[in-house]
Amino acid sequence: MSSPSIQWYPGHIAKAERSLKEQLKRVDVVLEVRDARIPLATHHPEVDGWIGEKARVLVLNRVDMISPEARQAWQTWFKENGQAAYFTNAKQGKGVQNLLRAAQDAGKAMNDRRKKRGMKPRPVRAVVIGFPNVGKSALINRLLKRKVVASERRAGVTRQLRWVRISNEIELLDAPGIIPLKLNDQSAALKLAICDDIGNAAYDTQRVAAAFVDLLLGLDQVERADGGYGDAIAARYSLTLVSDAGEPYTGESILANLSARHNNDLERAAHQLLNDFRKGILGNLILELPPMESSVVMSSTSHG
Ligand SMILES: Nc1nc2c(ncn2[C@@H]2O[C@H](COP(=O)(O)OP(=O)(O)OP(=O)(O)O)[C@@H](O)[C@H]2O)c(=O)[nH]1
Repeated sequence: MSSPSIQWYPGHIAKAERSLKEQLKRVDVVLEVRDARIPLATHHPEVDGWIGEKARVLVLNRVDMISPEARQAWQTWFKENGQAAYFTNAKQGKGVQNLLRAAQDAGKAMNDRRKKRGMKPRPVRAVVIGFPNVGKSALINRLLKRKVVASERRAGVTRQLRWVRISNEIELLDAPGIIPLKLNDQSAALKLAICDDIGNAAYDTQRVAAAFVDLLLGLDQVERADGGYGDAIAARYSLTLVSDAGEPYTGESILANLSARHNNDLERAAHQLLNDFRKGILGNLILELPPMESSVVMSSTSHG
């Protein structure tokens, strides 16, 4: 089976891009939210240019869906690349206070500049950006729940954009922009589809599910020492990963084997696989490893 083709819709993308750029002009700090299972695929290549010199706080959300070892490996990798990564579980509100502090600290430079010019300090303005479904709204709700104070409409700001004051130090733009999906990288698009972080897109679910299994089996080969990610699939569905003749099965054949439980309905089997992964039922499986020579072994069974 060839790699699945993932398609998304330019009209929708162009609109989201315009709105995002407009929002960025008004903020001091950008909270860039990525999916901890795919921290690289959920980084849009153009976003660095758009953010420019503005302060950025990198958030890796869904930390509950990756193992502590994976978290550590990514934290180290980002640190080595000069970036602090804040891990959050927006669903349960974990890591959110650290994030708030980081956003406030990142905006401090703005008030230092104002002070030098003899201007009064003002609250830091932040915006949350990220791919669809990475947890932006959940994060914003968590930030707001801490201290929901009055919200106001600012003069000169487009009507739909609403500033919400979280504390005396920070205001949040209550209009999270969706990072456009202008991606030429089909392997990143595949991971986005598997994680359901791709929004309004069209793809063949069966091919994506088969490619998902292949991806896991491939990760096993490079990284695993104690069992493997494929084991999570084998254990969950009581399947074997090799044929009676000792040949390793591919994602396609594993999907076909699974479909035998569903009257050979491949589509149903594909949905089950993807949904189980997306709900975390298969365990803490990441789809991307830090791009470096690494001896870190990621656990597929421990829950972080
Ligand atoms: N397990 C887990 N689920 C999360 C986390 N954050 C968000 N979710 C869930 O993921 C789903 C999507 O979260 P949203 O906050 O709506 O994501 P979003 O980025 O605002 O999505 P769009 O509005 O489509 O751009 C919801 O079902 C959330 O409950 C997290 O840290 N862990």
